[in-house]
Amino acid sequence: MDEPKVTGTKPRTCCPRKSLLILGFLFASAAIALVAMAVTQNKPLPKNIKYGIVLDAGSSHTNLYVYEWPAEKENDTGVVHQVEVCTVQGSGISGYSKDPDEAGLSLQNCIKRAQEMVPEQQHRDTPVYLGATAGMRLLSLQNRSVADRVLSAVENMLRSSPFDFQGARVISGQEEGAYGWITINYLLGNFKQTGWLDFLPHLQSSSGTSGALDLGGASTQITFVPDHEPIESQENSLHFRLYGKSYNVYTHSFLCYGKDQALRLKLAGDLQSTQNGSLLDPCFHPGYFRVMNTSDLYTSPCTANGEQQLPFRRLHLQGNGDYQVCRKAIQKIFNTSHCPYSSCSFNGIFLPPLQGKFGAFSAFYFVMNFLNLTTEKSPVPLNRVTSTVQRFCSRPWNEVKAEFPNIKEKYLSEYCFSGAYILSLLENGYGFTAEKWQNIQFLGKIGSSDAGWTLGYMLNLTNMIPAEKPPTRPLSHASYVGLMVFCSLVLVAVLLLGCFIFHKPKCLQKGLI
Ligand SMILES: Nc1ncnc2c1ncn2[C@@H]1O[C@H](COP(=O)(O)OP(=O)(O)O)[C@@H](O)[C@H]1O
Ligand SMILES: [Ca+2]
Repeated sequence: MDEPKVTGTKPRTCCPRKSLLILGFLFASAAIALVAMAVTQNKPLPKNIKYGIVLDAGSSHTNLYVYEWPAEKENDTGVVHQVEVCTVQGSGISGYSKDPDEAGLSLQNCIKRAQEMVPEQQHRDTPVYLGATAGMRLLSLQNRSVADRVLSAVENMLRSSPFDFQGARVISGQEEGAYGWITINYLLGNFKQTGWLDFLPHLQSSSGTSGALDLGGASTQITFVPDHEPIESQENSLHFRLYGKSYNVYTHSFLCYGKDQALRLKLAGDLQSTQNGSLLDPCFHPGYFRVMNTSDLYTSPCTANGEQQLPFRRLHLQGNGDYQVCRKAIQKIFNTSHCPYSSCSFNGIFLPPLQGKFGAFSAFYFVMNFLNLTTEKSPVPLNRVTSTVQRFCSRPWNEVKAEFPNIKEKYLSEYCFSGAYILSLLENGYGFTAEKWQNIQFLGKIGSSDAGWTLGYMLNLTNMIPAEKPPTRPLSHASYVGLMVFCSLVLVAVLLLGCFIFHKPKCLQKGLI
């Protein structure tokens, strides 16, 4: 018998296995190509950096700041940062009234430093600005022509530098307050309105900004956005439109209430009650002794009104480190007897209710930092700050001097007065209660940039802060490409999986493998 023939086709060789391999290979190659393309395309381009220079001609000294930012991101918020600060040796420019040309020469070293920081081919395109603050405001009040001569000396020096000179002027107290407020909010990223909060504005605090407290040697500024309160005096009211949002800002600059002039005001007041020129001063350490010419005390327009024929020419000051008495003596320089508004700070100056968080910088920070009151994460409570200052004031001068041999004697001897003055100004002057005190953060730097008015000044003069929010795409280019690659991969994977499930090659079917 014939054996039954095996009919039908030969069992299929596993050809889909080959196709699968090819498909797999193509898939892997495509995936690698996609990722490689995305990475290559998004590699950061060589940076096109721009620079700007601002000189802060303060009452006590001048600082030169160099800022840099990526050219293509000029209008973004938070992109400009400080790369250098150079402290000019000697006094502030207002201290050169006897020899104005020297004021210009004093800047030379720091200009050289800036030349090293900025690449030579960019010197011509780098703007340089000089803003003078309260020291020059006082000198202008005292002698306008001398102040003009000092300003033209620094102007000539800056014009002869290789940079693009954009002006040297005395800025107003209002500007100083406003630019300090812009600086810290720019650096803290408070003008940034990205993310979901854009669509849920009721979840943001009313202004989303921090107030600014600046303490200099000759003036002090307070600036913040009050909560829906009308700003009752025009000279304290500013309006800004930044990145598409409007801000009604309160600001005031107290000329003569920087810590150096405030000390003069206090001493000039104390002198009225001395007969022989010796003064027991509670704001200096026990054992501290200083001799001053009374005429020096009255050279400033802050104290000129009190000038009188005194029967002595020298003041012999002796410390006794009594914090409570010191606070009482300081209190006398704040006049709280009249207020033509619904509420005032002092000297009849309008102050709306304090609102939100505050960043306190410049001498507010230097003094608090010296007293070790800025190192903790959360603000140190007011009662602890008070007891720290009290304890520090009561320490004998020779003990303090021995503990801090490297700190300039002028600073060291005045930290007791300065600590007490800061507490008087914030607590009694502005009305920071123990509860509100917790909203103050003492700031030296934010990131790499010093907190102060200079950055805000430059951002404003270079038009780097747009009034309206620049139109932006929802995703950055890199995120867009990444997401596109990811979605393409998911789509391909789903397609392959679909093919695989619905057209399962026979060789993979059960029993054929
Ligand atoms: N390390 C420091 N410790 C204490 N005080 C300092 C320190 N550095 C600067 N200061 C003080 O900070 C103040 C800065 O004021 P400044 O900017 O020169 O004046 P203004 O802003 O009033 O024109 C001055 O009183 C200066 O003595
Ligand atoms: Ca200053």
